[in-house]
Amino acid sequence: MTSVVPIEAARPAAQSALPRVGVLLVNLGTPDTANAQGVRVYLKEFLSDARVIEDQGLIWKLVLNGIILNTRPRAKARDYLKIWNTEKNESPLKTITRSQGDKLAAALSSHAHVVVDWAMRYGNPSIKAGIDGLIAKGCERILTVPLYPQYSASTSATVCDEVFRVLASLRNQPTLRVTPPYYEDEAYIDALAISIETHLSTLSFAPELIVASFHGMPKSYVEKGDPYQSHCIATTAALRRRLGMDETKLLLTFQSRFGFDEWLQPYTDKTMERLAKEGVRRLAVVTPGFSADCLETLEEIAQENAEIFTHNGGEEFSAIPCLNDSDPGMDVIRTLVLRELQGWI
Ligand SMILES: C=CC1=C(C)c2cc3[nH]c(cc4nc(cc5[nH]c(cc1n2)c(C)c5CCC(=O)O)C(CCC(=O)O)=C4C)c(C)c3C=C
Ligand SMILES: [Fe+2]
Ligand SMILES: [Fe+2]
Repeated sequence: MTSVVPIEAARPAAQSALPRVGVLLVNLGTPDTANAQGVRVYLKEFLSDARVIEDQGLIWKLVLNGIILNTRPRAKARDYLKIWNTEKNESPLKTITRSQGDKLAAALSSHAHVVVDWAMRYGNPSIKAGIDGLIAKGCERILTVPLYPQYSASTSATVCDEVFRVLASLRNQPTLRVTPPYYEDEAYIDALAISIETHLSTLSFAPELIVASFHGMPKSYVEKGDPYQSHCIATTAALRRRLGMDETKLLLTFQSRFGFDEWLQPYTDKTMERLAKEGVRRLAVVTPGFSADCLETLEEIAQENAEIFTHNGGEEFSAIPCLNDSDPGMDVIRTLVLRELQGWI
């Protein structure tokens, strides 16, 4: 007679009560090295994604391979070098995302069957390595956490695409959950407000106004139905309410324009120039759409846009750090993850 081993008995003792759960934090990605070759590899993967550049036709392929990948990597490598974490020899985005993973793991340590890891959508550590690692540790369930407060197809959806691609090759798939966008979640708005107030209290000047600068995207993507712009507007409106500021004191702008198409407006760089020319002398910029400081905040905002502002007559400029692995920042990630793990822990 064949003996049937109960499923519970097949699992290691410590897991017997609940199936093991993996939590995978995912951010955008970044080059492995701050040189032209590293940036080229990264940009090729990134800009070949049809969620990022939707028209991947022959003209784009010629432009990408013939022009962009021959010119941009050298220029961007210089920018990456300005912000590079030389101690760890990696970009700040990687250092901060790892720390967010470590701190989340510590916060969830009372749940012995939960394993936390982190990954990058482009570059390393890859989503495939993250999922393979969690499965190897016995995770039967995986919660994917795209670290984007505002949803966009070019960020959140492409994380899911990649997760599904990895799962597509598996016979025995883990059960999957994905955290939703959290653009007006109370924990997130509270954390932003606390981090802004804390930072302002350290400054030797009082900003006349604050600019909330979000990563931009082509206007056509929004016209085709991407909710990203409306999520940025909702975040800014909630933050205004929380801070008691109106739209003249907390402005909304979009940065990081790429290519020749029209992107979401108002543009951050043009706004810096306009405000300085109109007589604003003291300014702070917050970047609520980035959950970790990266090239777009540390170089583009804190250096390039600071320079645009002062060059046009501004006097004091301060870039407010992203939520990163700060206590308020970790409160947001922990709240989000615990909410979505309900029933699994
Ligand atoms: C059409 C191109 C791009 C879209 C759409 C886009 C959306 C988007 N991006 C982020 C977050 C980040 N982007 C970062 C860098 C970056 N973004 C683009 C292009 C688009 N982004 C490029 C080409 C680059 C690389 C740098 C450059 O060559 O200019 C980063 C920083 C990564 C790092 O290494 O530090 C982040 C983060 C969001 C939230 C977003 C949503 C609309
Ligand atoms: Fe981007
Ligand atoms: Fe940029």
